[in-house]
Amino acid sequence: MFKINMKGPRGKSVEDWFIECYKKNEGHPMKILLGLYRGNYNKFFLAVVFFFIKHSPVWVLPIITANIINEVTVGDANCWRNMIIYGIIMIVLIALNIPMNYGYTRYKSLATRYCETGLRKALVQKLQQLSIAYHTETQSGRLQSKIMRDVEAVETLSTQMFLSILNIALNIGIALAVTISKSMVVFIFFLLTTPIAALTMVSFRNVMKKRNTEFRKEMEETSARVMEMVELIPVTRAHALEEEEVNKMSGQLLAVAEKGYRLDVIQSLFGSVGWAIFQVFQIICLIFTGWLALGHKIQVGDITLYQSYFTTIVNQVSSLMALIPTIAKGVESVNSIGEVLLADDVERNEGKKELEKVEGAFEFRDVHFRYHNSGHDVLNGLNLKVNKGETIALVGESGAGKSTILNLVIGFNMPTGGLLTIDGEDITQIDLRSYRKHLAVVPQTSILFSGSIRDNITYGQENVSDEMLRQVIEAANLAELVDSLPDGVDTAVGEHGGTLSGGQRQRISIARALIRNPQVIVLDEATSALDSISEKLIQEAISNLTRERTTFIVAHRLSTIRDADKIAVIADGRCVEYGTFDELMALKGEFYKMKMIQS
Ligand SMILES: Nc1ncnc2c1ncn2[C@@H]1O[C@H](COP(=O)(O)OP(=O)(O)OP(=O)(O)O)[C@@H](O)[C@H]1O
Repeated sequence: MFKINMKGPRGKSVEDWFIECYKKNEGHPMKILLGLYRGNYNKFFLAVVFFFIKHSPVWVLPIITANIINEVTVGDANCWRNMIIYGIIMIVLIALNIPMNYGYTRYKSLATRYCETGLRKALVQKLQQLSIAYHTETQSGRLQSKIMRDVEAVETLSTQMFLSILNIALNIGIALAVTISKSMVVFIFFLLTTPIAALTMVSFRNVMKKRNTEFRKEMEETSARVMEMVELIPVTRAHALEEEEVNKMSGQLLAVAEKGYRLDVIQSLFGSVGWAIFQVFQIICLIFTGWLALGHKIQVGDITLYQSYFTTIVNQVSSLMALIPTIAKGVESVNSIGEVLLADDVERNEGKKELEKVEGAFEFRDVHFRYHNSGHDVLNGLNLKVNKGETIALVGESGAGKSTILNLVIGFNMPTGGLLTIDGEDITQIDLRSYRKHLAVVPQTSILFSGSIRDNITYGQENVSDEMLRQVIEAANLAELVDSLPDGVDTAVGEHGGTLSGGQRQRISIARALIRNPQVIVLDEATSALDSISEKLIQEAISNLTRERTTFIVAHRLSTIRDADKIAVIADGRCVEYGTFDELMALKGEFYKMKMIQS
């Protein structure tokens, strides 16, 4: 039965414990690995015990076979009785294999799944804490690979470290111990020939590994190309380039086939050569032990015993060597996960002032901001005052710094100079989570997830009544759409809201903001042109949303901000003009010029 305890040691949550373990053992992957399993060593111990019993027929059978042959050849009087006892012993051991295998798998899996889940939980928690700047700079594909592939590699490493190596050591140890107890000469023979046999086999495996890697890389390239091809299908179709795409893919598929063929040939060649070499060593062992038996230095039956143990030892030594790349990969993955768990770019809210209520008055006083990877300030002494409940539209050329201002208002970035206050409080001194409870963001590109319209609108809000939801749907001009759908508000929107139009997605984003009943709204207007009906529906939804709430809106179409209380023209990271629509038009300055160009 699956019952996994996901608590870390010392009463900590597993996520916190894992992050602490990484910090404490930074730079020592093996110590980190040991730390992650703290509290679970007993499971590995039990797994090893079960494994030992499960595997016992492998080393008991050669002893029994040798004994039977010895007794038969010598003509022992108790031969029959002993054979029955040996048979019973073997049957018991074989029968034990099934429960022992269950026990082994159970304890091994409970331990490794604990570590695997704990690492993924720790990564997920950390990703939620890391700053937006971190996420902007880090490719999401890399993070996904850390959560899925690297954690899997750590799981494999754990199994290899804690179980395979123990098992190998145990097998070799038993084979050598039995050999030493029976014949010192054969033991010395093993010591001299095993490394040569194992190394010869490993060197063949290495050549094969190279071909394998070439094939794998070609497969990865193919899968990347297939992904790209599928994503490009609408563009390809629109430009009638289907044939070219098919030809391009055919070339790639042929390259895979060629690499695959070369791998097959090499694999079979080296497989047979490796096998032949191994057999030669076995024959050497057989002749050597046969010669010893002829000289009565060992018994006849012992020949089969040594033969089996020699095979076991050579196989185990070469498995041990084959583990090296897996271990190296696992260690690399422990480090790769550490890059995220040890990252320090997190938002710190602890001990800062919590805001119970937000009125929505903002002031930028000589605010400067510079991205850490940039050589110059993007905001250069911005001064701006926004009163409670006002709508302020930010306009300006592309790259002027409008989105940067919105990110400061959300608290994604902090000023690098000057002061930004919310209701008179310095933004750097407040608990941003408490502030953001009163904030809603409508981004330029609506971000929907695969779920129903209801799920997307009520995201993160509990106990939303149907009545409340209906009001919001109406205010966001979604009622007609929702009523026309077979499942109404419970209709699934597909991945990223793929079954909806751009305008419909935007209105769902607006409804999501409305349902939070926020005091502050940050709205980055979509740049894509919409037809006039869609535009009107959105404008109405926006004015329902922004009524009596402090709103920062980045407007790309100047016609849409006629009703804004104030307009700030941003240029070179400063506010260069400020006033109402009519005031700025009368001024005949930057805003007037922009308006003239757009009209
Ligand atoms: N993460 C970043 N790292 C470094 N520089 C950045 C980053 N984000 C934006 N910038 C730079 O900051 C400047 C202002 O960008 P911002 O996105 O605020 O402009 P914007 O006025 O919103 O432009 P647009 O209207 O095109 O969206 C630009 O020069 C941009 O290249």
